[in-house]
Amino acid sequence: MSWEPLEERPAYTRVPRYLTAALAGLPGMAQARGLCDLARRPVDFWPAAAADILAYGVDHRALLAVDAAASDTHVNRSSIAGAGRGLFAARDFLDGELILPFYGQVVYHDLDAAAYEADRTEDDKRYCDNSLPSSLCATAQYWGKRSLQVRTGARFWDAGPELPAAADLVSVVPLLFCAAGWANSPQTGHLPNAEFHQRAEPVESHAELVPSNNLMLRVTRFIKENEEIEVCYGEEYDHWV
Ligand SMILES: C[S@@+](CC[C@H](N)C(=O)[O-])C[C@H]1O[C@@H](n2cnc3c(N)ncnc32)[C@H](O)[C@@H]1O
Repeated sequence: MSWEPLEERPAYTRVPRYLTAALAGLPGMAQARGLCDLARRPVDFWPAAAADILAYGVDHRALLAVDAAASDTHVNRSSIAGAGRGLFAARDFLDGELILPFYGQVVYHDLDAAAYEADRTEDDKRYCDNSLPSSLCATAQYWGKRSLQVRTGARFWDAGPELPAAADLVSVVPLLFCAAGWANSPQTGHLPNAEFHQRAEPVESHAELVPSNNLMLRVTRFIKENEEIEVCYGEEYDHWV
C-alpha cells in the first residue's frame, strides 16, 4: 500500500506514515479501505475521514494504543493523584529526542467561555466538523480540558480571509487517538521532562488541523522506561485549560 501525498500537496498534509501503516494492519477490509482513504486525504479533511473510519467500528482507544506504541510510549493511569490518565515512556529516552507529534483540530474561538455559557443547549456546546456524527463530537467542556493554546505567529499561520484575523493564538484539540494529547503537567515543585517543540516551518493557509510533525513533544532531560512524560504547559503553550 502506498501512502504518498496527493498530487501537488505538501508532504505534511498526510496522516503520519507510522500511524497509517500501523492502522492498516488492523483487521477488516472496510477498515483498511477507510484507512487508505484517510492516508490519501490532505490533513484538512481528516475529521470527515476519521468519522468514516470510526463508523466502521474502529475503537479509538485501540488507535490511541497504536499511536502511543509507534512512539515507544503508552497511555495509562497517571502517577499524579487525581490527574486521570497520562503518557508514559515505554523505553529510556535521551535528552533532546523528539518523542511524538501533537496533532489535532484548530478551534478559532474561546473554548473556556463556550464551556460555561449557561444558556446554550448541550448540542450547541458540541464542537465538531459538521460531518461528524454528534455521538463522536466532544463537548466544549471536554475539548476545553484537552485543548492546547498554540502560538502560531503570522509567519506560521495565515488563517485565510474567512477566518478571524486573530489566529495568532489558536486552541488545538488533539484528535481522540493522539497520544501526545494525554501528557500531564508536573505537580507543583516537580520539574517537567519534556517540552512542546514547534517546527519553524510555515503552515499553509486554511489549515484546520495542526499537521503531524509540526508540533512535537521533545525530551528535556533523560526519561527512564516507565516514567511518566510530563510537560509544562509553559509560556509558548501556556494554556491547558
Ligand atoms: C491534556 S489533559 C491530560 C490528560 C488527562 N490527564 C486526562 O486523563 O484526560 C490535561 C488535563 O489533565 C489534568 N492534569 C494535567 N496535569 C495535572 C496535574 N499535575 N495535576 C492534576 N491534574 C492534571 C487536568 O485535568 C488537565 O485539564
